[in-house]
Order: sequence, then structure tokens, then C-alpha cells
Amino acid sequence: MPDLPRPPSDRRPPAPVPGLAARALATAAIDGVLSRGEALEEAFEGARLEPRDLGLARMIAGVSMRRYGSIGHLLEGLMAKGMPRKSGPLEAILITAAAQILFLDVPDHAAVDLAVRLARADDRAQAFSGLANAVLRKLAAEKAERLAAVPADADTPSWLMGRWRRAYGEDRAHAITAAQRTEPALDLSVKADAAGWAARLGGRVLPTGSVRLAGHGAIPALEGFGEGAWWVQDAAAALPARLLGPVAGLAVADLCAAPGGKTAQLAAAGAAVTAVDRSEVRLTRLADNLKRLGLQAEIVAADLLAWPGGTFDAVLLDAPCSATGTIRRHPDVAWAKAAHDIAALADLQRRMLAKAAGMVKPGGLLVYCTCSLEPEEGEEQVAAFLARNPAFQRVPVTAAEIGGLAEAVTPAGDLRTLPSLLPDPDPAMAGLDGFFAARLRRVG
Ligand SMILES: C[S@@+](CC[C@H](N)C(=O)[O-])C[C@H]1O[C@@H](n2cnc3c(N)ncnc32)[C@H](O)[C@@H]1O
Repeated sequence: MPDLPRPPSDRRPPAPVPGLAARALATAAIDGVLSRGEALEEAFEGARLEPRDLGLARMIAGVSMRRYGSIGHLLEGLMAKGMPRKSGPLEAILITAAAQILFLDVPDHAAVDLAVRLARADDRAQAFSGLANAVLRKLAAEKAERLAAVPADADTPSWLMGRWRRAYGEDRAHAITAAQRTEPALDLSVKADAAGWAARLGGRVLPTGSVRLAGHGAIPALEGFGEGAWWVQDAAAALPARLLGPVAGLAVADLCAAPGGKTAQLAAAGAAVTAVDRSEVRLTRLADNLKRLGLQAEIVAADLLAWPGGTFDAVLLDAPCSATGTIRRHPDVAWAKAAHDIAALADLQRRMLAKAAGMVKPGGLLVYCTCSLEPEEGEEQVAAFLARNPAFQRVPVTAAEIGGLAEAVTPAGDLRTLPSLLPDPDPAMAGLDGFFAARLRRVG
């Protein structure tokens, strides 16, 4: 006898489990970083999730990376045999669940239950769903005491911590890693009327001129976004372009320009900007940003080292770097980089700096900057350049031109911001990215 047709309700797909999609995306993002070296943000581009779930996934993944060292330390203590081999996304499932249990306002049972579901749904992880359940329950039951025993610097890889100790001393290295534990506020560069925009958006004007907002919703929904009144730019990232001084009417090359934060500053200040970058994708973002802001620049898609170039009144080179100064905004950077990356990047920067220098007209300024905390990509790079190029002289940065941040001026006169600067009683309103910038003039 043929089967009787089932009533329609039986043919409906099972109702989605609330919150599972957000955990699945967060886990996939962390797995992408850990297993394939992908950038965390890549996982969220084009993700088809309700805005609420997308926001939650971003938050879970962000905290998972920000506290990855602490979480890894705790999981190690709970898994006597270590992470099982060939267990697929198990590690990412455990990390994201632990992040919720330890650092987010999520009921422990929900974090554990959803993690076990994710493990069961994966061919390689399902054999370990019981282990996941046991480990996470134990972590939840003992979280306060276990967390209190995690070393203070656990969230920075030891090779990087060692570098910062050598470059900045024990206390400042600690302060840097501590500053990276808190999700930073949103910084905006405004075209005009910083005080007015700070008042309208419920933020404050920093001494350096950026507007800082603590709590905020989706960026495109904020007042002023659509009309192009401001753009998102870390307060430290806004400083290097300012070192060129008044640029109205000057021909300025912005080298390695995308997505265009500094191009926007220069164009808004009245410069005729040539923005060069080799990434077509990032240049599309630059073009979109300029369009929204009602600003113009000549956009050149080219490898800087192969670009014939030209001569400019001023040149800004924001060279590709290890980005260790941006770990507070991109915590995956800390775990995606290795010590050997620094030497390779320093060599690329050396060649780019030589190329950029050749484009500066006599008497013109060259600003070299990187969002790195590593001296090889900053102070040492510029010292070596000056030793090789007597036609250039440093024009020392003064505290007055960077909002009185005297601590951010090196004895040699370069700009060196650290994430631990700009302290605030509210950690979410404190700090700025780690940037280096030197201002050089062509005198010969
Ligand atoms: C630090 S980001 C630039 C950020 C940008 N200046 C801003 O303020 O928004 C470095 C940029 O260098 C670009 N880049 C890397 N290697 C390059 C090359 N050989 N030639 C041109 N651009 C390059 C990358 O595509 C990336 O957009």
C-alpha cells in the first residue's frame, strides 16, 4: 500500500533554533582565521543573516579573537589530552562558546547547548560533542576562579609581547595589551564642526579633533552618514595626513591610499589628490567613500613599485605593514601574524619609501606612516632612510599640532601613538591605534 500523504505541517522544515545561525557564523569566522589565516571581517562580508543575528555573530567572534589567548589558556587547562586532531571546527566551536560564557551576557546553558548542536551538525566534530559539552559545562561552573588565574598578558602572543617589552619597556607593554582587551569606541573624522557633530551624535571631541562615540548602532544609520558629513577613522589614523600642514591647492600623492581615510582628509582640506593603491576592491571602497563625502581625487590602480609616478608638492605614504597597532580594532591581527612577517614587510616599506621619495619636488614634504607598533616598520625604517638620503631632513612633529599629545612625540621628533595613550575612566572611551609617522622635507 502506498504511503499516505503526510499532513502539510509535517513537511515544513524544522523551525530554526534561535541564536544558532549567529553562533554558526561566528564559529565559521573563527575557524577561517585559525585554520585558513583569513581576516575575521571577511567572514561577515555578504553574510545573509538578520541584522540582529549578524550583530551578535560579530560580537561573539570579536570577543573570541580579542580574548583568544585567555580562552586558549583556559581550554588547555580543561582538556588534558589537548584539542583532538581531525575534529574540524571543534576548536572554533569551543572558543566561541567559551567567549560567550566568560565575557558576554549570554546564559551559560544557551552557549553550551548551541555549541553542542554545532558540533553534532559537523561530520568531523560530532564525535566530540560529548567532550564539548563536558568541557564547556566545567568552564561555566568554575569560570570566576579559572579566569582569575589567567596570566595578565595572555591575550597577546608571547613573541609580540616580547617585542613590545623590548621596544617600550615592561610597563608600557602591559598597558598596550591591557588597552587591547576592551572593544574601542567609534572614531569619526568630520568635514567641519566637530563640536556640533559630537553633540548631535552623543559623542565627544578628542583633543586631536576626532569625534568619539561609545555606544552606537549601525554606522550607515547614524545622522550625517548619508549626507557625507563624516567618515570612520581611528583618532591616530587621522594624525599623519595633518602633518602635511595646509595643503589647499597643492598636488598631493596619497600612496597606498585605499580605503581612503587619508585621501578624504587631504581632499577635504583642498588638496588635488592622486590616490594610488594596487587593490581594485579596496579602491572601489575608496571611490564609494569619496562619492558619499562629495570629495574628489584622481584614483590610480597600480602597484606603487611599478607605477611611473610623477612629481608632487607633497607625498603621503601609508605603507602596508604588520598592522600590530590596530589590534584593538582587529584582534585577529595579533594571531594572524608571525615574527618573520615583520622583516619581509620592512623590506617592502624600504623600497616603497625610496619610490615615494623620488616623487617629492624639492622643498616638498614626505610623510611616511604605518599602523604598526614595530620599530623596524617605523623609527628604524626612517632612521635608515635618512642615513641613506641626505637630500631629506626630518621636520620634527610638535605636540601642538597633534592636540597636545606630547607623549606621542619621540625624542627624534616622529609621531608614535600607543593604544595605551588617551586614558579615560571608561575603558571603552580610552586609547587610540598605534601609529608611527615621520615628516621629512626634501632639501636637496
Ligand atoms: C594601511 S593600508 C592603507 C590605508 C589608507 N591609507 C587609509 O588611510 O585608508 C595599505 C594599503 O596598501 C595597499 N598596497 C599594498 N601593497 C601595495 C603596492 N605594492 N602598491 C600599491 N598599494 C599597495 C593595500 O592595498 C592597502 O590598501
